[in-house]
Amino acid sequence: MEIINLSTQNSILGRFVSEIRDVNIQNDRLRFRKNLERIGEIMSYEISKTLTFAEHDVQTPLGIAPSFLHTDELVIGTILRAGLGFHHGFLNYFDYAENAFVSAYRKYRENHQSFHVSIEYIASPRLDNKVLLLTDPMLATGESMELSYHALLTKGTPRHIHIATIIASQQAIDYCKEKFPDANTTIWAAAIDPTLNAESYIVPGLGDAGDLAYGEKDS
Ligand SMILES: O=P(O)(O)OC[C@H]1O[C@H](OP(=O)(O)OP(=O)(O)O)[C@H](O)[C@@H]1O
Ligand SMILES: O=c1cc[nH]c(=O)[nH]1
Ligand SMILES: [Mg+2]
Repeated sequence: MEIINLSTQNSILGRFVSEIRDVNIQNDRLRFRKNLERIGEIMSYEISKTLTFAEHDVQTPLGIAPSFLHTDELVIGTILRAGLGFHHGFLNYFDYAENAFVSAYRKYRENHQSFHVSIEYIASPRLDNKVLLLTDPMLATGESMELSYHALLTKGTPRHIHIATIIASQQAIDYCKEKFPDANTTIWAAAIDPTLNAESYIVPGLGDAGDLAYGEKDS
């Protein structure tokens, strides 16, 4: 399985990631959501370089221009709710893609130290032989991603899976390596952070992405 950590190269991506982490900036929800979207756009561009392309000549007013267009059928799959802005960024670039949504969230027990991931809703097209971009800004334990993937597999088997995340923990990367098919999975992360705290939040991470984007929810 290929793991691509985009933070190993300096680019404008670093500014957007820094803003969503920064306690002095991240509480501006409009900017936070916009930054998730901008990061989705940059990742789309990076992922697009791995797709299959075919030549397609275009008639301009003055002649024929050879162009190369990707031929893969794409499905952008997103885990509610923190994934919504990120999803929009992917859809801005892959505007012909189909879309899938899974509601997976960490349901905490009384002590707030342990949780189980609850999946209650899935809306997806058929996935057979398509390229699935499975997007979620946070990959902490990796459990939401794994369960969402298994829920999506009821809709068919994709040819390739790109797991796209903004901040992953090293633990989640190791977990996904174990749980996802090795040969046809690629993980893209804008940053890989070293640890999780007792409540399984990524450290240093950014806090709760869903709450920062949409406000706190009643538990
Ligand atoms: O890797 P994991 O340990 O499963 O954690 C990651 C999940 O946590 C966040 O969602 P959350 O459950 O907070 O739901 P929300 O989007 O409604 O805030 C995030 O968007 C991931 O889906
Ligand atoms: O650090 C984390 C872990 C899970 N979900 C988040 O939003 N942040
Ligand atoms: Mg959350």
